[in-house]
Amino acid sequence: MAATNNSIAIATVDLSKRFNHVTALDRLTLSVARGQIFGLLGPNGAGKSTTIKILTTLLEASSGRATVAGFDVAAEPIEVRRRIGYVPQLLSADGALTATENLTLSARLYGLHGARLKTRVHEALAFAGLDTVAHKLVRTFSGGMIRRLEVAQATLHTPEILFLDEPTIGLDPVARRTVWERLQQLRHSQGMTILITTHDMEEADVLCDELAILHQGRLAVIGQPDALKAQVGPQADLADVFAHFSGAVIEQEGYYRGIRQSRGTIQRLG
Ligand SMILES: Nc1ncnc2c1ncn2[C@@H]1O[C@H](COP(=O)(O)OP(=O)(O)OP(=O)(O)O)[C@@H](O)[C@H]1O
Repeated sequence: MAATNNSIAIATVDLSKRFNHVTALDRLTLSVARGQIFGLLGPNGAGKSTTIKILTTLLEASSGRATVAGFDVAAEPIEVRRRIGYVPQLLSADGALTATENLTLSARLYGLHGARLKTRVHEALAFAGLDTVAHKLVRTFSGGMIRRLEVAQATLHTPEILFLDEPTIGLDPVARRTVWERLQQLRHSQGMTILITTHDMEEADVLCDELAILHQGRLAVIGQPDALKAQVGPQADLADVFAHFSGAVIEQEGYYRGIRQSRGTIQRLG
Protein backbone atom coordinates (compact mmCIF):
# COMPACT_ATOMS: atom_id res chain seq x y z
CA MET A 1 0.00 0.00 0.00
CA ALA A 2 1.73 3.23 -1.08
CA ALA A 3 1.16 6.30 1.02
CA THR A 4 -1.36 8.76 -0.30
CA ASN A 5 0.45 11.67 1.28
CA ASN A 6 4.00 11.80 -0.04
CA SER A 7 5.09 14.53 2.34
CA ILE A 8 4.65 12.28 5.37
CA ALA A 9 7.55 9.96 6.22
CA ILE A 10 6.15 8.36 9.36
CA ALA A 11 2.58 8.19 10.64
CA THR A 12 1.07 6.38 13.60
CA VAL A 13 -2.61 6.13 14.47
CA ASP A 14 -3.71 4.91 17.91
CA LEU A 15 -0.56 2.83 18.18
CA SER A 16 -0.45 0.78 21.39
CA LYS A 17 1.86 -1.84 22.86
CA ARG A 18 1.17 -3.89 25.94
CA PHE A 19 3.63 -6.21 27.68
CA ASN A 20 1.39 -8.33 29.91
CA HIS A 21 0.02 -5.80 32.41
CA VAL A 22 2.35 -2.94 31.33
CA THR A 23 1.06 -0.51 28.70
CA ALA A 24 4.30 0.71 27.14
CA LEU A 25 2.56 2.71 24.42
CA ASP A 26 -0.96 4.04 24.67
CA ARG A 27 -2.79 5.14 21.50
CA LEU A 28 0.07 7.16 20.03
CA THR A 29 -0.96 9.26 17.05
CA LEU A 30 1.63 11.42 15.32
CA SER A 31 3.15 12.17 11.95
CA VAL A 32 6.64 13.13 10.85
CA ALA A 33 7.12 15.18 7.69
CA ARG A 34 9.71 14.12 5.13
CA GLY A 35 13.13 15.73 5.56
CA GLN A 36 12.61 16.53 9.23
CA ILE A 37 14.82 15.69 12.17
CA PHE A 38 12.23 14.59 14.69
CA GLY A 39 12.91 14.01 18.39
CA LEU A 40 11.07 11.63 20.71
CA LEU A 41 11.56 12.75 24.30
CA GLY A 42 10.34 11.37 27.58
CA PRO A 43 11.50 10.10 30.96
CA ASN A 44 12.69 6.51 31.41
CA GLY A 45 9.95 4.06 30.58
CA ALA A 46 7.90 6.61 28.61
CA GLY A 47 7.76 4.36 25.54
CA LYS A 48 10.42 5.86 23.25
CA SER A 49 12.35 2.66 22.52
CA THR A 50 9.11 0.72 22.12
CA THR A 51 7.96 3.24 19.49
CA ILE A 52 11.23 3.05 17.57
CA LYS A 53 11.18 -0.78 17.68
CA ILE A 54 7.66 -0.91 16.25
CA LEU A 55 8.53 1.61 13.52
CA THR A 56 11.64 -0.37 12.54
CA THR A 57 9.55 -3.60 12.41
CA LEU A 58 11.46 -5.20 15.31
CA LEU A 59 8.37 -5.35 17.52
CA GLU A 60 4.70 -5.94 16.75
CA ALA A 61 2.16 -3.42 18.02
CA SER A 62 -0.76 -4.70 20.12
CA SER A 63 -3.18 -2.42 18.29
CA GLY A 64 -3.28 0.64 16.06
CA ARG A 65 -1.37 1.29 12.89
CA ALA A 66 1.93 2.75 11.67
CA THR A 67 3.27 3.55 8.23
CA VAL A 68 6.91 4.23 7.42
CA ALA A 69 7.92 5.55 3.97
CA GLY A 70 4.33 4.88 2.93
CA PHE A 71 4.27 1.21 3.94
CA ASP A 72 2.42 -0.44 6.78
CA VAL A 73 4.94 -1.78 9.32
CA ALA A 74 2.82 -4.82 10.14
CA ALA A 75 1.62 -5.75 6.65
CA GLU A 76 4.69 -4.74 4.60
CA PRO A 77 7.72 -5.04 6.90
CA ILE A 78 10.14 -5.95 4.09
CA GLU A 79 9.24 -2.82 2.12
CA VAL A 80 9.78 -0.78 5.28
CA ARG A 81 13.16 -2.43 6.03
CA ARG A 82 14.41 -1.62 2.52
CA ARG A 83 13.82 2.07 3.13
CA ILE A 84 15.13 2.58 6.63
CA GLY A 85 18.39 2.63 8.55
CA TYR A 86 18.57 1.93 12.28
CA VAL A 87 21.23 2.77 14.83
CA PRO A 88 20.28 1.00 18.07
CA GLN A 89 21.18 2.22 21.52
CA LEU A 90 23.58 -0.65 22.11
CA LEU A 91 26.77 -1.13 20.15
CA SER A 92 26.22 -2.30 16.59
CA ALA A 93 29.81 -2.04 15.29
CA ASP A 94 32.14 -4.99 15.91
CA GLY A 95 35.21 -3.97 17.95
CA ALA A 96 37.22 -6.94 16.66
CA LEU A 97 36.92 -5.76 13.04
CA THR A 98 38.36 -2.70 11.28
CA ALA A 99 36.18 0.20 10.14
CA THR A 100 36.42 -1.02 6.54
CA GLU A 101 35.48 -4.58 7.56
CA ASN A 102 32.49 -3.36 9.56
CA LEU A 103 31.26 -1.27 6.64
CA THR A 104 31.85 -4.06 4.12
CA LEU A 105 29.87 -6.49 6.27
CA SER A 106 26.95 -4.06 6.54
CA ALA A 107 27.10 -3.29 2.83
CA ARG A 108 26.81 -7.02 2.04
CA LEU A 109 23.86 -7.33 4.39
CA TYR A 110 22.19 -4.52 2.46
CA GLY A 111 22.77 -6.46 -0.77
CA LEU A 112 25.52 -4.23 -2.17
CA HIS A 113 28.34 -5.88 -4.11
CA GLY A 114 31.14 -5.27 -6.63
CA ALA A 115 32.10 -1.73 -7.58
CA ARG A 116 29.02 -0.23 -5.94
CA LEU A 117 29.97 -1.81 -2.60
CA LYS A 118 33.53 -0.46 -2.84
CA THR A 119 32.32 3.03 -3.73
CA ARG A 120 29.78 3.16 -0.92
CA VAL A 121 32.30 1.88 1.68
CA HIS A 122 34.79 4.51 0.50
CA GLU A 123 32.14 7.24 0.67
CA ALA A 124 31.03 6.05 4.10
CA LEU A 125 34.58 6.22 5.49
CA ALA A 126 34.91 9.79 4.20
CA PHE A 127 31.47 10.71 5.58
CA ALA A 128 32.39 9.36 9.02
CA GLY A 129 35.81 11.09 8.92
CA LEU A 130 37.52 7.73 9.35
CA ASP A 131 39.54 7.43 6.11
CA THR A 132 42.87 7.63 7.92
CA VAL A 133 41.94 4.91 10.43
CA ALA A 134 40.02 2.71 8.01
CA HIS A 135 42.24 -0.30 8.74
CA LYS A 136 42.40 0.06 12.52
CA LEU A 137 40.38 -2.15 14.86
CA VAL A 138 37.20 -0.43 16.01
CA ARG A 139 37.94 -1.33 19.63
CA THR A 140 40.73 1.30 19.51
CA PHE A 141 38.27 4.05 18.48
CA SER A 142 36.77 6.75 20.69
CA GLY A 143 33.02 6.74 21.41
CA GLY A 144 32.43 9.50 18.87
CA MET A 145 34.32 7.66 16.12
CA ILE A 146 32.28 4.52 16.80
CA ARG A 147 28.99 6.42 16.67
CA ARG A 148 29.97 8.06 13.37
CA LEU A 149 30.89 4.64 12.02
CA GLU A 150 27.52 3.23 13.14
CA VAL A 151 25.67 6.09 11.41
CA ALA A 152 27.73 5.45 8.25
CA GLN A 153 26.93 1.70 8.46
CA ALA A 154 23.21 2.35 8.83
CA THR A 155 23.12 4.67 5.80
CA LEU A 156 25.19 2.66 3.30
CA HIS A 157 22.05 1.81 1.33
CA THR A 158 20.94 5.50 1.32
CA PRO A 159 17.72 4.92 3.26
CA GLU A 160 14.83 7.38 3.13
CA ILE A 161 14.45 7.35 6.89
CA LEU A 162 17.04 6.90 9.63
CA PHE A 163 16.13 5.89 13.19
CA LEU A 164 18.56 6.42 16.06
CA ASP A 165 17.94 5.40 19.67
CA GLU A 166 19.86 7.82 21.95
CA PRO A 167 22.53 8.63 19.31
CA THR A 168 24.94 10.52 21.55
CA ILE A 169 24.47 8.87 24.93
CA GLY A 170 27.82 8.51 26.70
CA LEU A 171 29.65 10.90 24.36
CA ASP A 172 31.55 14.03 25.42
CA PRO A 173 30.35 17.44 24.11
CA VAL A 174 32.84 17.58 21.21
CA ALA A 175 32.01 14.06 20.04
CA ARG A 176 28.28 14.81 20.32
CA ARG A 177 28.67 17.77 17.99
CA THR A 178 30.49 15.70 15.37
CA VAL A 179 27.59 13.23 15.39
CA TRP A 180 25.04 16.08 15.12
CA GLU A 181 26.97 17.49 12.14
CA ARG A 182 26.81 14.14 10.36
CA LEU A 183 23.06 13.88 10.94
CA GLN A 184 22.49 17.42 9.68
CA GLN A 185 24.63 16.61 6.65
CA LEU A 186 22.45 13.57 5.84
CA ARG A 187 19.32 15.66 6.07
CA HIS A 188 20.73 18.48 3.92
CA SER A 189 22.53 16.44 1.27
CA GLN A 190 20.04 13.59 0.90
CA GLY A 191 16.83 15.01 2.35
CA MET A 192 16.84 12.10 4.77
CA THR A 193 14.14 12.01 7.46
CA ILE A 194 15.71 11.32 10.84
CA LEU A 195 13.93 10.20 14.00
CA ILE A 196 15.90 10.16 17.23
CA THR A 197 15.07 9.37 20.83
CA THR A 198 16.92 11.46 23.36
CA HIS A 199 17.12 12.49 26.99
CA ASP A 200 19.37 15.37 26.08
CA MET A 201 17.62 18.75 25.97
CA GLU A 202 20.51 20.46 24.16
CA GLU A 203 20.45 17.75 21.51
CA ALA A 204 16.69 18.17 21.12
CA ASP A 205 17.03 21.94 20.84
CA VAL A 206 20.00 22.08 18.47
CA LEU A 207 19.10 19.19 16.22
CA CYS A 208 15.35 18.69 16.05
CA ASP A 209 12.84 20.53 13.86
CA GLU A 210 9.98 19.01 15.80
CA LEU A 211 9.62 17.19 19.11
CA ALA A 212 7.13 14.84 20.70
CA ILE A 213 7.21 14.34 24.46
CA LEU A 214 5.93 10.99 25.68
CA HIS A 215 4.73 10.42 29.21
CA GLN A 216 3.72 6.97 30.44
CA GLY A 217 3.22 5.76 26.90
CA ARG A 218 1.04 8.68 25.86
CA LEU A 219 1.78 11.68 23.69
CA ALA A 220 2.00 14.63 26.09
CA VAL A 221 2.73 17.29 23.45
CA ILE A 222 4.12 17.72 19.94
CA GLY A 223 5.54 20.81 18.26
CA GLN A 224 8.58 22.81 17.20
CA PRO A 225 11.07 23.52 20.03
CA ASP A 226 10.47 27.29 20.00
CA ALA A 227 6.69 26.90 19.90
CA LEU A 228 6.80 24.49 22.85
CA LYS A 229 8.95 26.91 24.85
CA ALA A 230 6.56 29.78 24.08
CA GLN A 231 3.67 27.59 25.23
CA VAL A 232 5.26 27.12 28.66
CA GLY A 233 6.43 30.69 29.31
CA PRO A 234 8.39 33.66 27.95
CA GLN A 235 11.70 32.57 29.54
CA ALA A 236 11.15 28.81 29.26
CA ASP A 237 13.86 26.52 27.95
CA LEU A 238 13.40 22.94 26.81
CA ALA A 239 14.09 21.57 30.30
CA ASP A 240 11.10 23.62 31.51
CA VAL A 241 9.03 22.26 28.62
CA PHE A 242 10.08 18.72 29.50
CA ALA A 243 9.24 19.20 33.20
CA HIS A 244 5.92 20.84 32.35
CA PHE A 245 4.69 18.09 30.04
CA SER A 246 6.27 14.99 31.53
CA GLY A 247 6.40 15.88 35.22
CA ALA A 248 10.07 14.80 35.23
CA VAL A 249 12.94 17.04 36.24
CA ILE A 250 16.28 17.07 34.46
CA GLU A 251 19.09 16.64 36.95
CA GLN A 252 22.39 16.95 35.16
CA GLU A 253 24.33 15.66 38.16
CA GLY A 254 21.82 12.99 39.05
CA TYR A 255 19.52 10.66 37.24
CA TYR A 256 20.38 11.34 33.63
CA ARG A 257 24.05 11.47 34.27
CA GLY A 258 23.69 8.06 35.85
CA ILE A 259 22.12 6.71 32.69
CA ARG A 260 24.94 8.06 30.55
CA GLN A 261 27.56 6.47 32.72
CA SER A 262 25.90 3.09 32.84
CA ARG A 263 25.40 2.96 29.10
CA GLY A 264 28.66 4.62 28.09
CA THR A 265 30.84 3.52 25.22
CA ILE A 266 33.37 1.69 27.37
CA GLN A 267 30.60 -0.51 28.72
CA ARG A 268 29.14 -0.90 25.25
CA LEU A 269 32.43 -2.28 24.02
CA GLY A 270 32.75 -4.62 26.99
N1 LIG B 1 10.14 -6.57 26.50
C1 LIG B 1 9.49 -5.96 27.50
N2 LIG B 1 8.79 -6.66 28.42
C2 LIG B 1 8.12 -6.07 29.42
N3 LIG B 1 8.07 -4.74 29.59
C3 LIG B 1 8.73 -3.97 28.71
C4 LIG B 1 9.47 -4.53 27.62
N4 LIG B 1 10.03 -3.51 26.91
C5 LIG B 1 9.66 -2.38 27.53
N5 LIG B 1 8.88 -2.65 28.59
C6 LIG B 1 8.27 -1.66 29.49
O1 LIG B 1 7.55 -0.73 28.68
C7 LIG B 1 7.70 0.58 29.19
C8 LIG B 1 8.30 1.49 28.11
O2 LIG B 1 9.65 1.09 27.87
P1 LIG B 1 10.58 1.78 26.80
O3 LIG B 1 11.89 1.03 26.81
O4 LIG B 1 9.87 1.91 25.52
O5 LIG B 1 10.77 3.23 27.45
P2 LIG B 1 11.83 4.35 27.05
O6 LIG B 1 11.08 5.62 27.02
O7 LIG B 1 12.57 3.97 25.84
O8 LIG B 1 12.79 4.32 28.32
P3 LIG B 1 14.41 4.54 28.40
O9 LIG B 1 14.58 6.00 28.31
O10 LIG B 1 14.74 4.01 29.75
O11 LIG B 1 15.06 3.78 27.29
C9 LIG B 1 8.54 0.47 30.44
O12 LIG B 1 7.68 0.38 31.55
C10 LIG B 1 9.29 -0.82 30.23
O13 LIG B 1 9.63 -1.42 31.48
